[in-house]
Order: sequence, then C-alpha cells, then structure tokens
Amino acid sequence: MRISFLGGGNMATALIGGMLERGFGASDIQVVDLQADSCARLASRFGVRAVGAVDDALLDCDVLVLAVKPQQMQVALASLAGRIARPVVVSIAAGLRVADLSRWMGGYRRLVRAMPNTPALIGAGVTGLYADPSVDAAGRAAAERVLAAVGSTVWIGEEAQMDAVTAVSGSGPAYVFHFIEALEAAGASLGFDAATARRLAIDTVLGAAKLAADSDEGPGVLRERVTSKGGTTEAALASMAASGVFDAIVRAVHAAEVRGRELGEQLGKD
Ligand SMILES: NC(=O)C1=CN([C@@H]2O[C@H](COP(=O)(O)OP(=O)(O)OC[C@H]3O[C@@H](n4cnc5c(N)ncnc54)[C@H](OP(=O)(O)O)[C@@H]3O)[C@@H](O)[C@H]2O)C=CC1
Ligand SMILES: O=C(O)[C@@H]1CCC=N1
Repeated sequence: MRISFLGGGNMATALIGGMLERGFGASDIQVVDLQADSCARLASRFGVRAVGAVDDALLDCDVLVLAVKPQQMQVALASLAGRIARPVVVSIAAGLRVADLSRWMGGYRRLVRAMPNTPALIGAGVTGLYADPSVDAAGRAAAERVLAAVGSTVWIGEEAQMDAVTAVSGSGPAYVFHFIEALEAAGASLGFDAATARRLAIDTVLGAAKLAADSDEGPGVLRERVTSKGGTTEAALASMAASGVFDAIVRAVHAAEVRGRELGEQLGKD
C-alpha cells in the first residue's frame, strides 16, 4: 500500500514514525511540504521521499493523508482538484467537514475523516474515523489500516461527533502533558531537583494509565483505592474539589469541541 502525506508537520511526523515502526516501508511513503527544512528532516530521519510541490508520483497512491492546518486546507486542495481518481483521501484536520473538503477538491468524495493523536509516534495513538457514506468497504479498510498501524481505532457513526473526538483524544495528550507539567512543578517546589521531579511525575502518569488500561475496575474505583481515610490523597483531592478541577477539565474539553465546530463553520463558508 502506497501512502502520501500532504503536509509534513507535527502530526504527519508522528504518523510516519509510528507507521515505519509498525512495518510500513519507507519506499511506500511520500510527503509534500512547503518547507524545505521539513522535507530535509523527514527524508533524513525516515528515509521517505519528501518534495516541495505536489507531483504525479505523490498522487499515485492508495491513501492520501491531508495533514495541513485547517486554515491551510482550501489552498492546499486547490492543487489537487481534478488530479486524483484512485486514492482514499483521509483528512486529519480538526473541524473541516467532508462536504467542504469534497467541494474544495472539485467534488471528489472518496473521503474519510480521521482524528489521531501524537502518541501515534510510539504506536500508542487512538484515532476516531468517519467515512463519507459513498466510501466502500475497501476504502474504509485502507484508511483504517494506516491509522491502526499507530494505535487503536474507533469508527464514529455521525460526522458531527468528530469534533468531540478531537476535543477528547485529539487534543487530549496536551491536557495530560499539562498535568505532568504541574505535577513536576509541584515536585520541584517541594525541593526535588528537576530530573527527579520529572521522573516522579512521568512515571506516576505512565503507571496510573497502564493500571487503568489493564484493570477491570473503572478509574473512580482505582482512585478510591489510593485514597486512605484521613490520609494525604484525601487532602489533595479535597483541595482539587475546592478549586473546581474536575469541572474545569470538563469545561476545557467542551471549549475544544466548540472550537472544532467553529473552525468547520468558519472555514467551510469559503
Ligand atoms: N498536532 C496534533 O496533535 C494533531 C493535529 N491534527 C491535525 O493535523 C493537521 C496538521 O497539524 P500539525 O501537524 O500540528 O500542523 P503543522 O503546522 O505542524 O504541519 C502542517 C505542515 O503542512 C505544511 N503546509 C501548509 N500548506 C501546505 C501545502 N499547500 N502543501 C504542502 N504542505 C503544506 C506546513 O507548512 P508551513 O509551516 O509553511 O505552514 C506545515 O509544515 C491539522 O489539520 C490538525 O488539525 C490532528 C490530530 C492531532
Ligand atoms: O489543536 C488542534 O487544533 C489540533 C487538533 C487536535 C490536536 N491538535
């Protein structure tokens, strides 16, 4: 299977790195990016073909991943209109709807929306997928094969819910990294050197996530098992509750979902 990427930034890098780790061949992957330094970086790091402009070789692929920023998509797609007939086109852009992507591609409808996340780089991503109803089973399977190489996949029945996937798991790693930053800063403020504070914070999140993934119990039960009556965790959780941490996180995820919808609505007007 030949896979091409339109845009070679953060997310394309994570996907390509993960795909190569999972047995995809570098000679089957191509990238186009406007930045010469991005092309040089991708070519030297991964051994893939990376070019500065769309050409016929790039478009001769089974799956074409659209990995430019939402604001760059319409202009980027103008260079494809009328030039593709075969590939399943997989857009990973936040917010942008199939109907608008299709219009910008001159009516091409073999389109799948995917929302991966950056842990794809180490094969630990999770991706929500939505296919235009006109995409056949082979097209869906080809799109899923690319994303399944870098983590788990979930098909979403309604396109409108892709903004919720974006808010929960697409942006989600940033929330977790932010929590790690805070835990690390707390450790440093309690007197640990930077390396020790970071090790304690990262290994705690890693271990807790693994335990949650492996356990038959939900995270609420696991939290209660840490929380001894009258103990230290209880003091910390009471402080978090007083600061409204839980509700603040829910509000933050809702803000991300709203922003995804806004992007789709604003950019889809053109
Ligand atoms: N980062 C993340 O965690 C996730 C991102 N996404 C989605 O992935 C997409 C890419 O995000 P991200 O990788 O972070 O963005 P980046 O800005 O890192 O990457 C986009 C790259 O595409 C280049 N580019 C812009 N226009 C064109 C064009 N016409 N032809 C070729 N290359 C072009 C950009 O160049 P230049 O720098 O010059 O603009 C840039 O190098 C977005 O739509 C985002 O919504 C989805 C899931 C997670
Ligand atoms: O912040 C963004 O808009 C993109 C989409 C999900 C993660 N990053």
